[in-house]
Amino acid sequence: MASFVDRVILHLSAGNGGHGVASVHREKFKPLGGPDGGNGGRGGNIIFRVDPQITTLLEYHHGPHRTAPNGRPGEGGERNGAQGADLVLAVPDGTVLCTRDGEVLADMVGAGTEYVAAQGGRGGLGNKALASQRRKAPGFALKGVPGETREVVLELKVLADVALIGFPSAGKSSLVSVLSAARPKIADYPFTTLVPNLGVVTAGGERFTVADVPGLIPGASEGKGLGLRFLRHVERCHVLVHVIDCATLEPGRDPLSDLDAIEHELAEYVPDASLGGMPLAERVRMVVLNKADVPEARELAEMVKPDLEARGLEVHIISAVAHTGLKELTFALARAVAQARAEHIVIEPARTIVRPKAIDDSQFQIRRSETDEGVVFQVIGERPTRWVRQTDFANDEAVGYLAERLNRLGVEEELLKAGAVTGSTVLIGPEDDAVVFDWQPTISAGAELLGQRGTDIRLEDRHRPTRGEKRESFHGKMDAAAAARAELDKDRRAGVWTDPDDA
Ligand SMILES: Nc1nc2c(ncn2[C@@H]2O[C@H](COP(=O)(O)OP(=O)(O)OP(=O)(O)O)[C@@H](O)[C@H]2O)c(=O)[nH]1
Ligand SMILES: [Mg+2]
Repeated sequence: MASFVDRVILHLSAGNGGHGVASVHREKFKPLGGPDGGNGGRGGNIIFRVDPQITTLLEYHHGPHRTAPNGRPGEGGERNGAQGADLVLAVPDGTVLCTRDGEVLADMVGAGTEYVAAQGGRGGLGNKALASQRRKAPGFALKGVPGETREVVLELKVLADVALIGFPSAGKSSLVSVLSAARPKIADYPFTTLVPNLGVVTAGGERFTVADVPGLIPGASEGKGLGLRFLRHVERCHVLVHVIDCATLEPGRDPLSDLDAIEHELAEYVPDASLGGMPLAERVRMVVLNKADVPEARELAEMVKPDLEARGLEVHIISAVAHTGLKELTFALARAVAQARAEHIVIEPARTIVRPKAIDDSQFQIRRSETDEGVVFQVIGERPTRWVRQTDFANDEAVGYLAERLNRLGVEEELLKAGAVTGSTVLIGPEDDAVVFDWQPTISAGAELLGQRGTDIRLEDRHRPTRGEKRESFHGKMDAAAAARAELDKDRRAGVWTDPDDA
């Protein structure tokens, strides 16, 4: 089967932040110029926006990789790098954005609705911005953070007032083409329609849209034929119209059993609850008996009409080809739409969907796990992860700055509490993209209490600490850590320690 453009997986890469720069002001006869390195610019975000002019996801089908521009690096002379421009991706009204696991990220309804799907990386601070009372001339700058990369699934659910449903080749596309100005592909083979065609109809003072949904077959609700993809489209239509082929020569098919078969599929289909979907079985119904230009078909249609009406269904006998019965049908549809609209709130205002932050991003967690290579401590948190990415590990001063930041957040203290010792393996960041450290506590006041720095590991076996000694050593570490923290807190209160990158 050919390509489907109603569901596309997009690979997004937001722009990387530009690197900050370390530079020293130079001027003749002024040797101590001071730091003047500018900040890097933020990388471009990737934003989805509803554009009513767009009706298909075709463009994304042909170009599933989208990248936003990077921020520019900072320069000397306090020049900040330019930000990467945001990349705005236009999507049709009614597009649902989900993860690969089917979790709905955003339901894009209403022109102008926006969703920031991938955030550009922060630009790194230059040494000018990093200068403080304590560190007057930093010889390093922060690196730009890589932009977010993400996979997003786009699903287009048609937002139409009326959905035409029925077996393949029942004449659904033909009907849309005669009711509206839409010119869908019509052919005498099943599954001609792969993507819904939308037509706008004006009748009885009512203007409404009619969607021609691809053909349904028994088992569709379990994914048979082109199955669920098609039922998905029906989800957002208020009035369902059964288009029944009265001229089919296929054995075992007749208008009543066709209707029952389709109804069965509708009943089996579970609408997406997260979208506030109402069961399909509760929608307004109408029946169109088509192909009445064929004499046998008209005869059959006249015969089954009373049966259908006895079920409480409104029935119209038409011919899409000979254009008979269309006027009555159009006005009946207008009435049904008006009624459905009165019952539902259909107009949803444009809005911006703000992605909720995963966890309290000012905090961090420490996870201790036993692996084949020994005990591993993992530091999980937005800030520690970012800080590590911002660090130029080739620059000792930059590494020292990272240690200070981590220390200030209390990472060292928590690592000690969790049982980490000098040389422990510490991971910072998410599992798939973590930086590994051989931990060296930097708390200077506690260094001698930690005891292990500079000792020969071979000597250690000679004396195994008793439980009491261990406890004492632990308390010692805790005291040292607390003392170091108090020191840092004092600094912070004095304004020495405000992290210049804390936005
Ligand atoms: N005689 C007759 N043929 C019709 C009528 N309406 C549609 N057809 C024919 O039926 C065939 C299928 O029509 P389509 O409109 O493509 O059917 P469909 O329901 O959209 O089919 P799928 O897209 O495959 O689900 C075409 O050959 C049409 O010319 C009608 O009123 N009378
Ligand atoms: Mg069709």
